[in-house]
Amino acid sequence: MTAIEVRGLHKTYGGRKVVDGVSFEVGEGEIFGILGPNGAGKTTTVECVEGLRAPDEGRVRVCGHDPATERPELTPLLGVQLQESELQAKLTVREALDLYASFYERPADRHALAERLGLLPHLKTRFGKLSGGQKQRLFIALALIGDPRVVVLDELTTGLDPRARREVWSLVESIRDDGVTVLLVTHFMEEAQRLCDRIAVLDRGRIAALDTPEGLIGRASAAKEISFAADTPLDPEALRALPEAVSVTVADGRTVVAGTDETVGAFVSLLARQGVTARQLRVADATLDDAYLDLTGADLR
Ligand SMILES: Nc1ncnc2c1ncn2[C@@H]1O[C@H](COP(=O)(O)OP(=O)(O)OP(=O)(O)O)[C@@H](O)[C@H]1O
Repeated sequence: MTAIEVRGLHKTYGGRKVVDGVSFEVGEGEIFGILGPNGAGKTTTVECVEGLRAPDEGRVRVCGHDPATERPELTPLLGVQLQESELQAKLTVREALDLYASFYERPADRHALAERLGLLPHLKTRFGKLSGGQKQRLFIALALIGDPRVVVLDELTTGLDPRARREVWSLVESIRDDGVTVLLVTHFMEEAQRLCDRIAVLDRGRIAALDTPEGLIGRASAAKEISFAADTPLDPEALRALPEAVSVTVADGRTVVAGTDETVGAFVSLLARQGVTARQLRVADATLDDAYLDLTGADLR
C-alpha cells in the first residue's frame, strides 16, 4: 500500500520556484530518503507532506488523507520531527513526553517508548541539560508518541558524533521493523546509503534521480577507482587508453584511474606487460557520494 503520494508538487516563493514538479510515492514500511544540496527544496517538500505548508499546485496524500485539508484525520497517523527543534530548557524528559502524549487520543505507551529510546535514566533531566544525542532521541520519541503509521525525520543526526549517529540509525531501523513508514531528509551519504530503501535526489526543486542506493551508485560515471604509486612512472596516455577509463589524475606520486571492472582488468595486464610494480595498489567501488556528485555537481562532504 502507498503511505505517501506526492504528484506534481509546485511551490513558489516571491516568484522563485523552489519546488518544481516533484513526484514520488513511498510504500508502507519503507525508509525513503530525500537528499540534496542546501536550498534544493527538501524541507519545503516534506513540510507540504506534513501539512505545514500548502502547495501551490499538486497532489499530496498521506495514508490517503490530504495534509492541507484533513489535519484532524492525519494527526494520529503522522509523526513529525522538526528540523532544529527546541523545547523549553526547563521541561524534563518526562514532562515533555506527558505533554506531547496529551495531544493524542491514543498515545503510545510512554514507559515502553522511553525504554526503547534509552531515555528511562533521563526522565527527570531537564531538556537544557541533555546531550545532543539524548535530545535527538527525545525528538524521535516525541515523533512516535502518537503511535503513528508514518514518521518524518528532517536532518535527524546533524551535529551528532559518529557513535550517537549510529545509535540513532539503529533506532530508525527498529522503527521501520515495526512497520512504520519513514520519510528521512538527510545531508549524510553514509546515512542515506545505510538506512534508505530508496532515495530521491532533489536538485534545484526537481528530482534528479530516484532509485535504491545501489541503483544510484550504479549511475556513477566511474564504478571503480584504481589508485597506486609506481617506481617507474606509467605513461598517462596508455592509462587514458584503457577501456572505459573515465579519468586519470596524478598527484603527490599517486596515480588515480577512474573506470569500470573492465578498466581494472586491462590495468593489471598493462602492469604485467610493462613490468611495472604498483605499490599501495587500491581498487575502490564507487560510493553514493560519487553518484551524488555526478547527479548534482554539488559536494555535501
Ligand atoms: N518561507 C519562505 N519564504 C521565502 N523563501 C523560502 C521560504 N522557505 C524556504 N525558502 C527558500 O526556498 C528554497 C528551498 O528551501 P528549503 O528549506 O526547502 O531547502 P532545503 O533543501 O531543505 O535546504 P537545506 O538543506 O538548506 O535545509 C531556499 O532557497 C529557501 O531560502
